[in-house]
Amino acid sequence: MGSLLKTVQEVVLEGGQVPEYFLYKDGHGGSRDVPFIDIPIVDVGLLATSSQELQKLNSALTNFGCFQAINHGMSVEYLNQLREITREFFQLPLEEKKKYLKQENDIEGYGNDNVYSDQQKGDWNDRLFLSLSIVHEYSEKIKSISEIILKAMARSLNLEENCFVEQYGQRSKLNGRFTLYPKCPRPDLIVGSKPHGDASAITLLLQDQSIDGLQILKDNQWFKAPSIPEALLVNVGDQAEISSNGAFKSARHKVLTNSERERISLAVFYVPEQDKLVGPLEGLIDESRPKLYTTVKNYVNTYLQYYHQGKKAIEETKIQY
Ligand SMILES: O=C(O)CCC(=O)C(=O)O
Ligand SMILES: [Fe+2]
Repeated sequence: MGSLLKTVQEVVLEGGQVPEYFLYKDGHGGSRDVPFIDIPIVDVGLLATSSQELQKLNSALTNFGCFQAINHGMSVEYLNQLREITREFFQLPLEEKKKYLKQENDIEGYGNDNVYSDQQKGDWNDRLFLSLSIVHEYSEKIKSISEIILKAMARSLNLEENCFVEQYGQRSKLNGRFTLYPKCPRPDLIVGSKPHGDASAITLLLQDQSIDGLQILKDNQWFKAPSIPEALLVNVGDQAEISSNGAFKSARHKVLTNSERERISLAVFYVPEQDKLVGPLEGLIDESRPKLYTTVKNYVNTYLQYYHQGKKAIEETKIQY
């Protein structure tokens, strides 16, 4: 396995032709000309007490695989600071950023994707992928919000509230991914992020407050995901789809590029503890609904290889009857 793609910021600085590996065939960059979708808004502060809010959560995760989380205890000013930190990192001189350059086959650090095959297309973004210990306060808050959400998810399925958190383990991890999508010369041919579902259990995404780009697949159609400045977009990842025995759907999503403006995002992935077995929860398996997924371990590792081939790792875990 292979080398590392040049950062998009370097490609832009050097000017000239965009390297071939970013370019898809005509129209593949995706269409901006799709409608917005009203992703349900869930009040996190009400999840512990309101059965109506719990029902809203359940319905969002069942039908959309995602929801916009509001009233999570973080002010919009605070979220804007995080957006600013993200932007500032990418504005550092290249030499400075290269001190944090990710090593081949590593996932932490500054840089573009690993190359797994010479057919692989590059995504038009640079990422800083690191443990959130650096943004300590944010990680603490996200951890408690994630737990509130995971407990509510369990209760919304009439399960004991700790089912998900216990399956994922005490030492489950939060990984932060700071992404810059630089202005792109050919949005019609170049993709910001390939279509994918996340490998996490759940993901809490802070979107750029002023520019859209994220699209969500629903009923086989792409829709723009609105960016609400004070909201976190929470989506089901593959592992919560597996634990919920398919009750909740891992949201397929992608990011388009833009020729006018750059865009940033900060995704936090809630990832089960290493070596923990993740499989459909007992309470969700019965005669009418058999076990639909195999039990997985360290799912993120296998996932990455599928992702870069444009394949869905979750399909491999499905049990055929
Ligand atoms: O930039 C975004 O809005 C989405 C990023 C994303 O899907 C990811 O990092 O997995
Ligand atoms: Fe994602």
